[in-house]
Amino acid sequence: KILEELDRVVITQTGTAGEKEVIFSSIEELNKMVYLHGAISETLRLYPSVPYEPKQSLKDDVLPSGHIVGRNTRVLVSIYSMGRMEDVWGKDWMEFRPERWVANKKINIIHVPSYKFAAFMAGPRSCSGRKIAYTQMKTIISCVLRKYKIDVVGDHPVVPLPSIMMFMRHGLKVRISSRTPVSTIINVVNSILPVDSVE
Ligand code: HEM
Repeated sequence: KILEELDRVVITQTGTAGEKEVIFSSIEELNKMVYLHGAISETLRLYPSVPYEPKQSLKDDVLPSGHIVGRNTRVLVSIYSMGRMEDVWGKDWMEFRPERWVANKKINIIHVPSYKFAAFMAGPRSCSGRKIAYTQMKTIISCVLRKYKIDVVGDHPVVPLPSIMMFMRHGLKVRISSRTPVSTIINVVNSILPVDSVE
């Protein structure tokens, strides 16, 4: 679906070996990548890069829930758990569904308040690099996915490693293959090099 969206929205250049290369000419093109935006947000909902975050009260306070927080008390906000609560995301919270972020016939991104989607935290000290982060992620994912197919190795255990940053306990084993058919590459190389020098 990301590749379909790329083909619809972004100029793609075909290289000498028949490989497709993405060329972004403006930020508006990136903004039109709403399904990709949904896929990134959905990933960050289930696997937030910052899984929990401590906050400390300067003075006595009462949370909206009625809980009393004394002065200098540390409250640990579990961003990871918030992304997985049925009360917050509904019965299908376990499903990876980029569509939950997209509205109006695949045109608009649904605005989700940061107090619900807390991967970048909320309030005046929330992440000031949020927009840059989306721009970088969208650009890199588009360029990589357009050129390469990435398959997670079947039996590889993908387990989060609890830490202030979200890591994978065993890394992520993947198989990477070119989207350009090998025969096309060989034909191009053949036309450049003498045939007997090509394996
Ligand atoms: C997926 C990528 C990113 C995630 C999930 C993320 C998440 C966060 C979180 C959770 C905080 C803590 C906010 C708080 O304590 O309330 C934060 C702070 C911050 N982030 Fe990011 N961030 C990302 C990328 C970036 C990038 C690319 C930049 C810079 C270009 C950036 C710059 C900052 C800065 C400057 C702060 C401190 C803001 C402040 O204390 O006022 N972040 N980020």
